[in-house]
Amino acid sequence: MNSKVKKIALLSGGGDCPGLNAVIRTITKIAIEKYNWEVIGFVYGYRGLYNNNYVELTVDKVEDIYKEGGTILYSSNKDNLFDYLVDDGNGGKVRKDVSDVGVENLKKDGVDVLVVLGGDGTLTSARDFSRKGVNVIGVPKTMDNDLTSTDLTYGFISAMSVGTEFIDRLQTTAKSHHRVICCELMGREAGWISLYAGLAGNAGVVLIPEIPFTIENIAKAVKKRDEAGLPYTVIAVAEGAKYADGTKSIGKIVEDSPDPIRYSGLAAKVADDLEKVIPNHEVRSVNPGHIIRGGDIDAYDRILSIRFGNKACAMIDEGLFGNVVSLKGGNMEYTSLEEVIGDAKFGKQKLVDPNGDLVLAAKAMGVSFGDE
Ligand SMILES: Nc1ncnc2c1ncn2[C@@H]1O[C@H](COP(=O)(O)OP(=O)(O)OP(=O)(O)O)[C@@H](O)[C@H]1O
Ligand SMILES: O=P(O)(O)OC[C@H]1O[C@](O)(CO)[C@@H](O)[C@@H]1O
Ligand SMILES: [Mg+2]
Repeated sequence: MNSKVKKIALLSGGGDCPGLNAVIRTITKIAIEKYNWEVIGFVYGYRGLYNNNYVELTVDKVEDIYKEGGTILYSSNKDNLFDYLVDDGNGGKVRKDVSDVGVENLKKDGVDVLVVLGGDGTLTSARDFSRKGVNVIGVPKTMDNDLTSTDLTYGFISAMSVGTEFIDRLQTTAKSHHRVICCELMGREAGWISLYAGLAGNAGVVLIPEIPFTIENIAKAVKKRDEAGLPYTVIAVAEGAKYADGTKSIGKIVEDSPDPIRYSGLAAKVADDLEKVIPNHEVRSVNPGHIIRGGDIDAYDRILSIRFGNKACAMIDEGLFGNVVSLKGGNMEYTSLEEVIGDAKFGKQKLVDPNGDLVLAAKAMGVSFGDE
């Protein structure tokens, strides 16, 4: 053991996903049992850091959360301490950089290292705290799998598995009624969940943000399946996919979120538009929404959570601050926050390559992406 670290603090930010609790558990257990570090957790993400609202983490508190989805530290996808809504003193609100309050709270609490569990948004703030001199370690989470520099994020496999089950279940009912059923899956600007769940569940059409589509091309794919003796089609629709003319389906604008767009409703729109051009089929849609990120942690994500948490502890011990744990080619490594996030206001995103092997394999097997 190398470090002079005595106390570490964890926080989770962004949308919850299965795996957060298992990482919190791994880090807490290893920190206490191997390194003898004290562990606290700020609650509700960066808001907890601002309000100095934290809980002590002990082995007995985390022992049973190895498979529990969500996060016992709670989470927020709104609070950016570098651009925070505070009272203006006249009954209104004003945006202010209050990050110094977070830095002061860490000093006051005697925290040597801040471990941040989050996606591109949460890690953007982590980069900025690192630039202010805070010892930060990032542990990349997101069911969207859209983070650069790591092959996988925990949460993705669990969400993708639930998405696959949805598509599987839709297959039997679509087949029985010769229907076309569009199933919307989360993922923001990235198509990973829809691509993987769609292909794992044998969807005939997969619509992802990286490959714009037309209704005419989808209709062509449905007709081709009809002619091949498959008069039913399940369509995996990524919430952030777009028509070739750029049309997207925005469900909600969350004004006080740094990334305010929430996609929703695309599967319903595609179903409506498609039914007009294929009157021989009833076209339906479902949107499981947050269901795919709720529930238990998949077995593989439990293992990833042990590997990510263990690597985070080793990095703390070695003083490798300003870095994010990364899984690369099967090995646990690390990448600098500056590289993972880049210099942008919003972090870089890892998107599906429209010419990548999986898309090309799917096309070779007759799956349509609505682009041809
Ligand atoms: N550009 C940014 N600069 C600083 N902080 C940010 C930025 N974008 C988001 N954040 C902060 O990061 C946290 C979560 O952001 P976001 O909603 O982007 O989730 P995420 O961490 O990317 O996870 P996921 O995408 O899986 O939900 C919030 O506290 C938010 O205020
Ligand atoms: O929890 P909210 O605010 O509805 O955010 C939903 C978004 O969060 C994610 O679940 C994770 O980033 C996205 O796939 C989805 O678009
Ligand atoms: Mg994100």
